[in-house]
Amino acid sequence: MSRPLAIFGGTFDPIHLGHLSVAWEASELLDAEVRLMPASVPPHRPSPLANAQQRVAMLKAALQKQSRLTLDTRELERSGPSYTIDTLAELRKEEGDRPLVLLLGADAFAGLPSWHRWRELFDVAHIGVLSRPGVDVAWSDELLTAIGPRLIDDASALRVLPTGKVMELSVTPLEISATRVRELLAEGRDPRYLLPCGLFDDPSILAPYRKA
Ligand SMILES: Nc1ncnc2c1ncn2[C@@H]1O[C@H](COP(=O)(O)OP(=O)(O)OP(=O)(O)O)[C@@H](O)[C@H]1O
Ligand SMILES: O=C(O)c1ccc[n+]([C@@H]2O[C@H](COP(=O)([O-])O)[C@@H](O)[C@H]2O)c1
Repeated sequence: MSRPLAIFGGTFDPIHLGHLSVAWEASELLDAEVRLMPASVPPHRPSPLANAQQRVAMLKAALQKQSRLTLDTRELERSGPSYTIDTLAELRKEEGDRPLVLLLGADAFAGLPSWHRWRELFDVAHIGVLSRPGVDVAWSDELLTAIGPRLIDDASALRVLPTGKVMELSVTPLEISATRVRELLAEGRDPRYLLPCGLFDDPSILAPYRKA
């Protein structure tokens, strides 16, 4: 039995306290190493306002002074869209039989049937679904049928098996989104307590979101 590796991918445009809090709690609930993985070209949304280098700078600033959450920039080093199946297949080769857990907010999970080769995700990883308030999270029949036999409510299975299970992780709900943070910054406001304090150490770090 080995400690699971959990991957929390996102655009992180910018990283906010909602991301950090749910990733931290997932790490505790699963006793897992959690890697935050910024997407290079997100497959299903417009390009981020901050470029890859700026988003990495924000992630590094956010992840200071702790070691439970780490940064994995592999998707930024690949060209083309950041398909999760490709990333997880690569990690599976590196990690052997170690349990892998793909962490997704409930909204991202609801969109899973539109993902590239989505049914193959269950062959390479478990999925941990993180509660997220304030988003429309109806799960389609197609998704429910696919996950029905995979749903578990005890995290110990995620440590014994390498792949294939789905578990809802009950994390503290925080209604924070990067969209809201971008709106506030564009209005010239200061969303100081929605963002990790490390983002305020360097005044230029939030420049991509402020109006000139
Ligand atoms: N407050 C939150 N609670 C739980 N999960 C979250 C929260 N914010 C983001 N997530 C999850 O984090 C992952 C990456 O999300 P992303 O970087 O797109 O942030 P976002 O806040 O949803 O951004 P945007 O508002 O730009 O869409 C997704 O799985 C998303 O569901
Ligand atoms: O692989 C796909 O087809 C796919 C489609 C949509 C999103 N994703 C991944 O899901 C994660 C969250 O995406 P987002 O857009 O909510 O930031 C991020 O790692 C994306 O690369 C992946």
